[in-house]
Amino acid sequence: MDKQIQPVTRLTGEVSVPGDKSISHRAVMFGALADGVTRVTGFLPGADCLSTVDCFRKLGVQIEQHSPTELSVHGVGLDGLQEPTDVLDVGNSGTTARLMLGILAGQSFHCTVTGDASIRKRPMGRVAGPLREMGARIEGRDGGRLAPLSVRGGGLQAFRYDSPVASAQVKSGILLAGLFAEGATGVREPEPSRDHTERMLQAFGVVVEDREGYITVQGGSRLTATDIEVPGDISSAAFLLVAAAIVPGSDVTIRGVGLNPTRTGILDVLLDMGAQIEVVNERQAGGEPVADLRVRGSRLRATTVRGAIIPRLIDEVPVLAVAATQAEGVTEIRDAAELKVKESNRIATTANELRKFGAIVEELEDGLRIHGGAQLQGGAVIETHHDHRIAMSMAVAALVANGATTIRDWESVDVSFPGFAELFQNL
Ligand SMILES: O=C(O)C1=C[C@@H](OP(=O)(O)O)[C@@H](O)[C@H](O)C1
Ligand SMILES: C=C(OP(=O)(O)O)C(=O)O
Repeated sequence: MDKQIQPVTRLTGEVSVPGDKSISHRAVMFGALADGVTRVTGFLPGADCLSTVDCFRKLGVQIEQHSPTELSVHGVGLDGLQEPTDVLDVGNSGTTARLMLGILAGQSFHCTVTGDASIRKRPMGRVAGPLREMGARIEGRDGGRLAPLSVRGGGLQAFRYDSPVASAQVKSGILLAGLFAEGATGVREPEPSRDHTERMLQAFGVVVEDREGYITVQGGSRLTATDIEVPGDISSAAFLLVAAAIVPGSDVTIRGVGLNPTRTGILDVLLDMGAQIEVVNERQAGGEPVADLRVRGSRLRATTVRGAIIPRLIDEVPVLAVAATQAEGVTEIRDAAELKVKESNRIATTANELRKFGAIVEELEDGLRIHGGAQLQGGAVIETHHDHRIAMSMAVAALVANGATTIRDWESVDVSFPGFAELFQNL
């Protein structure tokens, strides 16, 4: 479906963003493995999280959906999952694929995991490799690196893994397998990635320790059901933060945004660029810090983003690049080669699609160089490559173009942000 986006004069009002995608996935998965019933509120009813619900139902878990955002997950305990009678289809969701592979590695039954065309190109060897070293049998295309993957797990040995990438999906997949292994399993990463797994496992009563820099869980640790209140997704709020910052005269308040420090790189960078953002009403929800964010239209200046901050804003790079087109000076984003293995190659797609607006963007081996201060041109026809974050980032760019923009395959926004267009309309 094509979507036409018109430029706006300003954005004003108060909104909430949908629930955090990373936390919603984990609430379903950990709830499934727990003893007892886990009640989830603020769940993200995006396509990715619904794929997780679907896969765990196929694994024999009863999941009641009381409303789009409220679930009851009837946990089956650590040894209660059942062999699925059909393929487990993760759709577009890398998080579902990699975390679930960790759980499946601990099951002595057979199953097959697949997904859409994008998932079937994304690297699964980064989690399948270490899981094999723990004892799981995992086979698939390209020497077992690409889905569809066939898994027969069980009989796992504990493991200490030095991950070459800062990836919460790899870390989580291995720690989840570690729950089924004999002994203590630990993961060390080059830079800290998002820590929702560690926080939520602890909320479910599992001891998670840092042992000599390895985040470690003990095999056989049981999960006890708990209620999870999912905060608003800062990765979704990022589109509003950038939109309100670059549209002059805007004044937008976003309520209930999760501010886990492993996720707030986008705030740090926007503040550094001169954005006017106030953090108010700070509180805790579901073991995660939450606050309201008030953002006003501001003059932005260029910046350099590299190093340890990258995992803290990895999904926000495309929309950060949009902000950089409106900033004074040249912005450089480096150390972000991971972007090449997301739903699309986000270095290439961000550069190519922003150029259609007339922006000057250089594609680098590990990032982007964006020349700011450009008046974006209307009339662009954007290819999203079925990547939700590219669709929404280009929609934000379209707000400051000097004419209408067409965005192809708009439906991909439902992967992480159902209601995106309506929410912007209200502002
Ligand atoms: O663990 C998670 O929930 C996620 C981790 C990140 O991926 P990587 O682990 O591949 O960096 C992120 O890009 C993704 O949107 C969600
Ligand atoms: C990379 C993303 O998700 P996933 O890896 O779960 O597909 C994303 O949402 O930007």
